[in-house]
Amino acid sequence: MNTRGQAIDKASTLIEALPWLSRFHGRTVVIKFGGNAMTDPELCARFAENIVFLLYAGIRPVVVHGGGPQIQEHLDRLGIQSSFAAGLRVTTPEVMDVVRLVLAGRVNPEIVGLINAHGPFAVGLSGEDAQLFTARRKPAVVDGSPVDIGLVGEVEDVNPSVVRTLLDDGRVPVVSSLARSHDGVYNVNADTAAAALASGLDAAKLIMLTDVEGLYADYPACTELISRLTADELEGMLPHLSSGMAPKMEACLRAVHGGVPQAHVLDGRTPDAMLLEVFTNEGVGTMVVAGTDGATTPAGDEGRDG
Ligand SMILES: Nc1ncnc2c1ncn2[C@@H]1O[C@H](COP(=O)(O)OP(=O)(O)O)[C@@H](O)[C@H]1O
Ligand SMILES: CC(=O)N[C@@H](CCC(=O)OP(=O)(O)O)C(=O)O
Repeated sequence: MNTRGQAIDKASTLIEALPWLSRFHGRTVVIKFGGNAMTDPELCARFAENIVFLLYAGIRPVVVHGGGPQIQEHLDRLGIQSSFAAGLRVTTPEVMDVVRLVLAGRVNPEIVGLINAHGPFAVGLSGEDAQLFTARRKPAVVDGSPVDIGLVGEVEDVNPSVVRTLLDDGRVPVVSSLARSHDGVYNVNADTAAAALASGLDAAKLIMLTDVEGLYADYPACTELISRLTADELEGMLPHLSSGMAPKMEACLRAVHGGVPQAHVLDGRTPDAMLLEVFTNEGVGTMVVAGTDGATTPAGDEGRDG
C-alpha cells in the first residue's frame, strides 16, 4: 500500500474511535496495572503512553497498581518466607513492612515517573492517604475452614475525595493498594482495591491488565477465552476459579455489583490493549457486565458492545 493509502487507513482508524470518544469523554476509567504486566520496561513505557493518550482524549484515568512479583523478589532477597492462601499473601508484620516499602516506595514512584515523562500529570498516593481506603482484617476460608492470613485487609470504606480533586485538576492519580484501619496498616489485594475505587468513583469502566488474554473457560486444561459474561454467569464460575484469577474475577463482580457498568480483564503484554478496548469496535480480553441475560460469549464474536 502506498503512503497515501496508509494515511487514509490511519484516518479511518481515528474516525472509528469517535463514538467511543463521545461515550467516555469526561468519564472516569480505573485501570489496575498488575505486577505481572509490569515486568517488561518497554511495555511499562507503552502503558504510560496509553494513560497519557486517555488523558488527552478527555478521559479521567486513575491507576491502581499491584506489585506481587516485585514484593516476592524483595522478600526472597531478605530471606523472608511468605505464602498464599486463597490467592492472598499471608501477611505477617515483617512481610507488611516489605509490602509497604515495595508498593509505596518503589513500584508507585516508577509508574509516576513513566507517566510524568510526558508532562506534569501523575501524582502518587497510597490508599493510606487522606483515608482513601479504610480496611478491616479479611477472613480467609480454604477448603471450608478459616485460615489466619494476618494483616490482609478487606476494603470497608472508600473516601475518594482526594482522587476526585486530583482528577478535577487534570492529574492522573496513581494509587498503591494499602489501607488503614484504627489499628494499623493493611495489605490489600490490588484487584480488590481497584474495584472498590472504581465503585467509589462511579467509574465508567474498570480495566485490569494482567499476563493472560483474559478469563479462560477451563484453565489450565484449555485456554479458550471468554469474551463476555454477565455478573450472574461469573458468580456461578467463581467457586471454580484458581488463585490469581479468583481475586481478579471477584473484584470484577464487586465493581459491577457496585455500579460500574463494565469490568474488563486484558492482556497487559499486548501493547495498546487499553486503547484497543476503549476506542475500537471489537474490544479485547474478557468483559463482565451487569445482569442475567445472554450466554457466555466465546472470543472472536463481532460487535461486542464496548
Ligand atoms: N481461568 C483462568 N483464566 C486465566 N488465567 C488464570 C485462570 N485461573 C488462574 N489463572 C492464572 O491467573 C494469573 C493472573 O493472576 P495474577 O498472577 O495474580 O496476575 P496479576 O499480577 O496481574 O494480578 C494468570 O497468569 C494465570 O496463571
Ligand atoms: C493481600 C495480597 O495478596 N496483596 C498483594 C498486593 C499486591 C498485588 O495485589 O499485586 P498484583 O496485582 O501484582 O498481584 C501482595 O501482597 O502480593
